[in-house]
Amino acid sequence: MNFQWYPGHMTKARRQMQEDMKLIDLVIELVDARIPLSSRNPDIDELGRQKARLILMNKADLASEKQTKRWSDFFQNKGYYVVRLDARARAGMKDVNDVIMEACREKMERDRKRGIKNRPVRAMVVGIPNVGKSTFINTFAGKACTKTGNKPGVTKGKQWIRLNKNVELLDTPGILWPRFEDQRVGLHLALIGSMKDEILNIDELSLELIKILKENYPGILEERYGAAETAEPPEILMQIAENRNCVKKGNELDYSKAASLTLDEFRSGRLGKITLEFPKEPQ
Ligand SMILES: Nc1nc2c(ncn2[C@@H]2O[C@H](COP(=O)(O)OP(=O)(O)OP(=O)(O)O)[C@@H](O)[C@H]2O)c(=O)[nH]1
Repeated sequence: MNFQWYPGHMTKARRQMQEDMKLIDLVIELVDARIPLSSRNPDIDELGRQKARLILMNKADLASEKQTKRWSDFFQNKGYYVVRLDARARAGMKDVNDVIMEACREKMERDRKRGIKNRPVRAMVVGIPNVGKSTFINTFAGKACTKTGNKPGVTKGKQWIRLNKNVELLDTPGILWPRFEDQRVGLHLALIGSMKDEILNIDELSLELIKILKENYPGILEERYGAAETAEPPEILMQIAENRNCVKKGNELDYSKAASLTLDEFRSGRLGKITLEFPKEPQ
């Protein structure tokens, strides 16, 4: 039997977003620049049709610059406005503002022709849990008007935040759920740390990471861990355990420790700027 597990709170959140969509002109969708496809839910295309669309490639500080550029082109070719971003820094916010104004110009022009003056453009932030929605709203609005945290689901309350005389932002972001049913999506979300590690097999996860690194980022495992990249992932993990002195009592190699270390270093960016997904066009 093939059925979809879709708990009540997700259905409720989706319905809420459907309602909120009626109030807005522009959808600001955050994706994780390291996994631009897995961190999206295609439902948003249905929910946000006929709205101006902006994709913020967030956590770009952790992603490969080359791949972020390729993804930006990919999304732009599909008709989205795109800005790369580190939501914690104020630096990229001017670009966001400029693009919001550009995305809304058409609507303001339409209003003007109809004799409606100075009606602010209304926008809403959407994205999957932990993608940086609250951080973005806080930084962009310039004050702590929504709670942020690194646990999914901390965002509560609802009101409009006036960003400037032209733009208002709904303070409550819309939450979409990723497509768990796709295994690759689950894997990539787990790799970036968007799932509880307790329910994951860390050793397996690190082997998947090593495989992606070996195939797409030649030199990185050798440089950081002194591992021979011609080896298979389990052998590489063993070399990491050896070279990083991951041992248990009795001097036995501790693979789980090496696995956690590798994942931590990837997630924190210490391993470098790494994107896990690539657009289909040639590199
Ligand atoms: N490196 C990096 N970390 C970020 C960035 N934006 C947000 N974060 C971190 O990501 C974590 C999640 O950010 P939140 O703003 O709470 O994410 P959210 O989408 O509101 O999460 P929910 O409330 O679960 O829906 C926090 O630890 C942030 O500090 C970014 O651009 N770069």
